[in-house]
Amino acid sequence: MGHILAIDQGTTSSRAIVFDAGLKVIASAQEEFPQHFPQSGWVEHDPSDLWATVAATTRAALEKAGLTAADIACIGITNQRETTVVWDRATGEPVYNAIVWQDRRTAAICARLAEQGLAPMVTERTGLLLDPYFSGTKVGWILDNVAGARARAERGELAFGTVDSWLIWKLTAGTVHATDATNAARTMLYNIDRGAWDADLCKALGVPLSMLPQVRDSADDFGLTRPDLFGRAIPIRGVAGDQQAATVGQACFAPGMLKATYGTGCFALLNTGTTRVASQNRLLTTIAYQLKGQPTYALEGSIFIAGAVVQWLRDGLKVIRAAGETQGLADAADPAQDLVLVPAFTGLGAPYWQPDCRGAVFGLTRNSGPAEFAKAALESVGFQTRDLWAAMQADWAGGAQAVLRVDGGMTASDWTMQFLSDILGAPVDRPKVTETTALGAAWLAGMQSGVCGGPEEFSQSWALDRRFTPQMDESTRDARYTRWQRAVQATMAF
Ligand SMILES: Nc1ncnc2c1ncn2[C@@H]1O[C@H](COP(=O)(O)OP(=O)(O)O)[C@@H](O)[C@H]1O
Ligand SMILES: O=P(O)(O)OC[C@H](O)CO
Repeated sequence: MGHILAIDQGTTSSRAIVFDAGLKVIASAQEEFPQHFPQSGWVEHDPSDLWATVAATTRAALEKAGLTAADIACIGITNQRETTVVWDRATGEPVYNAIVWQDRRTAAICARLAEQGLAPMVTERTGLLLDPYFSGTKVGWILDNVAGARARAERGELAFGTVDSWLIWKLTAGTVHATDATNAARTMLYNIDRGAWDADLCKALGVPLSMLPQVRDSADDFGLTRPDLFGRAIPIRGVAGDQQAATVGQACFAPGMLKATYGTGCFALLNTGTTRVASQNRLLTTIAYQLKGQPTYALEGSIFIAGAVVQWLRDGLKVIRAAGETQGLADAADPAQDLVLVPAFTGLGAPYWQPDCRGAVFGLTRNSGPAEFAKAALESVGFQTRDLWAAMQADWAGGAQAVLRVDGGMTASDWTMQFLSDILGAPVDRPKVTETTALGAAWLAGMQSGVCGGPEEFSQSWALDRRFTPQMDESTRDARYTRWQRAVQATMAF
C-alpha cells in the first residue's frame, strides 16, 4: 500500500508510472500505438488501442516495480486533451475511431458556425476560440457521419468522452461516466464560469446533453477499477488533462506562475488564480485544476511545432540521426548568418491561429547548411515561446512571474534552454523530475487518498536541476526578436 500509479495516455504513446508515497518514480512502462491519417488533415486513434496500451503498460509497470495491485493506493489519470470518443452505453463499443485534437476535418463546420455569429459566445462561455482543435464539433461530426448515430444519441444510447472518460469507463467496467473540469474545459461545450455543460452551446453544436459525462474535481472519486483487471479493485482518485497535470506537477499553484512543456508541440500555462482572465491577445482561458469545487484558471498558449521541428531535421531533411546532434550543429553554425525558420508546418497556433499558412525559411545564402538549419530550428522554439510570453505579459495585469518552469523531452537540449532564456530575457528553470505530467496526476490522486500532503507540501518538494539565465545583451535580443516578427508576418502574408 502507499504507492501511486499514474496513467499518462498521450498522443503517440501510453505510459504508466509507479510512484512511491514520496512521489519518487519506482518504475515505468511505455507503448506506442498506430496513428491513422484517413485523409489529409484527418488524425484518428483506435479507442481500443488506447485502452489496450493503457492496460498493458499498467501491468508492465507494476511488474517492473515488483508490486501488485495490493500495493497501489490509488490511480491518477492524465491524457491527451480534446480527442473525442463516442461509444454505445450498452455494449461499450465505440461507434467511430477517436478523432484526435490535431484533426482539422471540422474546419468548414467552424467557419459556418462563425458566419452564424457563434464565436463570441464560444469565447465568453468556454474561454476557447471557435476552432476544430476542440471536441465539440468533432462530436457533431461523428453523429452526422456515422449511420444512425444521431438517432441513437438522441435516444440516450451513446456516450461522449475525452480520453480520460473513455479510460474511466473501461477501467470501471462501464459503471462510471465522468470527467474532470480541466478536460471538460477543452470540449467547447462547458461553461467555465458556471462549472456546467452549456445547453445553448450543446444545441448550437448538435450535441445531446444526455451524452455528456458528469464533471468532477481534478482530485475526486472516479470509482474503482474492475477487480479482475489488475488482481484487485484500485480507486481512481485524480484526473487532469496532460498540460494541466504538468502545471500541477510543476507546482504552479500561485497566480503568476508559469510552465511550458516542450514535447512534439509546446503548451504554456500561466496560473491566473481563481479569477478568470479574458485574453486580448488570442490566448485561451482554461481551467488549470479544480480542487474542492473551486476552479483555478489559466491562460494558455499552444504551439503546434516544438520538438517536431527536430523530428523534421531528422526524418524530413535527414541532416541528423538523433535529436541530441542538434546541439553540436547549432554550436558549429556560422555566426555571420542569421537564418530564421518559421515552422508553420501545420499552420500557426497561438497567438496567430492561422491554420492555412505553411512554413518558411528566411536569410538563406550559398553557405547555409545543416548547422545553420539546426540552429534556426532550435531558435524557432525560443522565438515562438517569446510570442506567448509577450501575449501573457500583456494579458495579465497581475504581472507574470519573471521565471519560466520548463519540462518535456526537448528540455534535454541545454542549447535550446539557453537560447530560450536569452530571447525571453528571463531565467528558465528545469526541474530534477521531468516526468512532470505523470507527477501531477499522481499527486492529485495521492492527495485525494491521503497518501500525499497538500499543495504547500508538494510545492516544497519541487527541486531545481538547472537554472538558465540570459547571456544575450538587450539590443541583440530586441533585434533578433524583431527579425522573427518580420519573418512571421511575411510567412502569413505569403
Ligand atoms: N536532446 C534533444 N534536443 C532537441 N530536441 C529533443 C532532444 N531530445 C528530445 N527532443 C525532442 O523532444 C520531443 C519528445 O518529447 P516528449 O516530451 O517525449 O514528446 P511527446 O510527449 O509530445 O511525444 C521530440 O519531438 C524530440 O525531437
Ligand atoms: O499528448 P501530448 O503530450 O502531445 O499533448 C497533447 C495536448 O494535450 C493537446 O492539447
